Amino acid sequence: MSRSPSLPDRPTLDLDPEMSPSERLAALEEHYAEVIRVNRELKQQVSAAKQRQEELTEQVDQLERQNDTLKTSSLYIATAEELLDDGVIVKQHGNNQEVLTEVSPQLRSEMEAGDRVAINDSFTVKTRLDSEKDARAQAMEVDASPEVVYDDIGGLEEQTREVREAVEEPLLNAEQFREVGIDPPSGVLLHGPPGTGKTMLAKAVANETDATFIKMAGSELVQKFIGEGAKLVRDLFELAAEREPAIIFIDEIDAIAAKRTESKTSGDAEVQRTMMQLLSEMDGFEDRGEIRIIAATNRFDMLDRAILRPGRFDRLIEVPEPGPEGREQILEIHTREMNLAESVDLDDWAGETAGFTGAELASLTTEAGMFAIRDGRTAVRSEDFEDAIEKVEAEDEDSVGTPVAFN
Ligand SMILES: Nc1ncnc2c1ncn2[C@@H]1O[C@H](COP(=O)(O)OP(=O)(O)OP(=O)(O)O)[C@@H](O)[C@H]1O
Repeated sequence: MSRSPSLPDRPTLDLDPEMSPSERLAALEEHYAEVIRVNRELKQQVSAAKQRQEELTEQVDQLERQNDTLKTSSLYIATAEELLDDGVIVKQHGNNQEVLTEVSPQLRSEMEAGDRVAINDSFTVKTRLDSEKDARAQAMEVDASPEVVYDDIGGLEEQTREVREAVEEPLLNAEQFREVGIDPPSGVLLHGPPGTGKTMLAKAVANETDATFIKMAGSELVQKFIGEGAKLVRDLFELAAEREPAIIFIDEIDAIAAKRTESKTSGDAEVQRTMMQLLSEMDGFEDRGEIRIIAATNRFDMLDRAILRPGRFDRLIEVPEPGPEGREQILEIHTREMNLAESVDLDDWAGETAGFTGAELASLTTEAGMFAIRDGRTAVRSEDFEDAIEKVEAEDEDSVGTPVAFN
């Protein structure tokens, strides 16, 4: 910073009483001239200071403008497609423009191909979006190899057969479908009460076909990712294409595909856009290769019929509450690893649990085990099942429609 110039000394006038009048006059004239000079000098200093002040004000304004632009300038979302020695190839979302761009060495060392990144107007990668910021990662559950197998599902033989035929066969024997000359169903809709095994069925198919399981919940699209629904649906199909073979599982599809008259939200333009995007993805689906779609709903009656048209979800499979035999099978499955006392007759308990869903039966077996543990035993007895039934029924009354599930 430059130092401010020092002020000139104040002129002083010393008049000697001994001075003659002409000497006094000369002294006064000299003093007057000095005052004028100092005054001029001060004026110059004031005007230099003013000029300096104007320059500084201009600089401050400029910095403020730059700061505002930096703060408000938007970044665009892109995917880093390839990391090269001299930069990164990114593909901007929306317009799909691909560019080779710069990235700082620090950022580059943290990046992998496939990452979502934020780029500025000049395509420079500014930041890598971690999964917390990434709605796509939050909205989708991706499981490269789900562990559920058909043997884990009780009482749904007919439904399992149908799902295998509609989803598994076209994935495993695509050639056969081509030779016969028919299009496999593009989407399968599972409908039935909550907790009856719809998600399990979808996971088991993915397991059996070595497909990636990608789940998205319709309700989350409209409640949690407001404004992003249509884009996330597009992302969902894009991700499936990247990961094929893949099973797309859309749970609670009624949240995005409800009849206008019956849903409070379906009139909402955003929900409509999300559904239109889903329909258009499904319509343009045939050439997409090894991707199958399974959707699930507890509210079949609410669905907009548009999604049930041929070529969309044209295979409807009802997944009902289990009957007595189904309940027994489910109880057997969930007690496979349990230490049951001789006295426990699962056939009896299947009879006692009319109206229980698979999820409630799973919960029942866990609760029975908990009662044994509380009692300091390692074997689960009949009375533990009795106590557990009471507990699960009480919970069911407390939270109608949301049974407790232990996965
Ligand atoms: N048929 C079944 N056989 C064995 N276990 C079952 C069955 N149905 C449900 N379960 C148990 O209940 C849990 C929840 O089931 P699942 O998520 O498949 O139900 P869902 O029909 O998809 O329910 P929702 O509509 O609430 O999503 C499973 O993880 C499993 O433990």
